[in-house]
Amino acid sequence: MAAERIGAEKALEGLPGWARAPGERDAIVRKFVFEDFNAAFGFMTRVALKADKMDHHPEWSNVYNRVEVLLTTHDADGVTGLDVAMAEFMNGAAVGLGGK
Ligand SMILES: C[C@H](O)[C@H](O)[C@H]1CNC2=NC(N)=NC(=O)C2=N1
Repeated sequence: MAAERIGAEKALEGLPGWARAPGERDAIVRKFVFEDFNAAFGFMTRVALKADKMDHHPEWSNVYNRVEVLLTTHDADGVTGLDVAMAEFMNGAAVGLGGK
């Protein structure tokens, strides 16, 4: 059964660094900045392993030391608890790698 949609506003209540995605899509976004590419890709590697375990995958892009992320639950057509869990994991992983 798909996770229940809670919406971006509710999701953002306890998520430092995250914002509503611009436009009509019910999604949340954050830009992470690291010291260098090594740290950024280390972050992406940790998140990728977590995403595979959760079967919940980010939309993201990387340029050198920056990682831009958009989270939404495609099956629910909006933001769910899975996105909150992933955002919290990303925040923790970023801190561990000196990201901001
Ligand atoms: C079949 C598979 O479980 C689904 O397609 C999963 C995969 N990863 C996913 N990731 C995200 N972000 N949203 C989903 O709805 C989703 N669904």
